[in-house]
Amino acid sequence: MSSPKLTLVVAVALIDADNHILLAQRPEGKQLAGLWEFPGGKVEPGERPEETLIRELREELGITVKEPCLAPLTFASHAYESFHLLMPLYVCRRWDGFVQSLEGQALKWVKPQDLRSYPMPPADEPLIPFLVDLVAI
Ligand SMILES: Nc1nc2c([nH]c(=O)n2[C@H]2C[C@H](O)[C@@H](COP(=O)(O)OP(=O)(O)OP(=O)(O)O)O2)c(=O)[nH]1
Repeated sequence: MSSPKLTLVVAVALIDADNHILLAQRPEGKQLAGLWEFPGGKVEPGERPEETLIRELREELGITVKEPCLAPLTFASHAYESFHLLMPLYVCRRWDGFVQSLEGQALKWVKPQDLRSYPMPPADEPLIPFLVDLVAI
């Protein structure tokens, strides 16, 4: 039996001074369109996961993040039909620049306890309690 391809995606919960977390809406025409996700993307060959995140945050949101400001929180491991997603989730509270949507995605700053009101990819749902706990501490 062949197992589905393992895909490494990195994502980050950006947390602002009010403890709100940034969600981005997946664009129409893509897999999981319309769902709200954490910024990030696929780790390209030759990249370290942290490099991927720093690149994606610059491309998607126009912000500059330094590697020590990325703290690992937890990970998602989820079997989609055509691939298996392994997705480390980092937390970041410090960046340079202003968050803006450079790739046309809708963005929302959301209180952790409100995350469940935003439909997310199935891989993301188990991550929510980690963020609620983190911000409650
Ligand atoms: N960035 C991000 N991706 C997520 C999350 N949850 C989740 O299941 N994914 C999935 C959706 C995609 O299949 C994959 C992310 O890769 P991507 O952002 O490069 O995906 P894409 O569909 O836009 O890319 P592409 O294949 O068109 O290049 O991981 C999440 O919270 N953030």
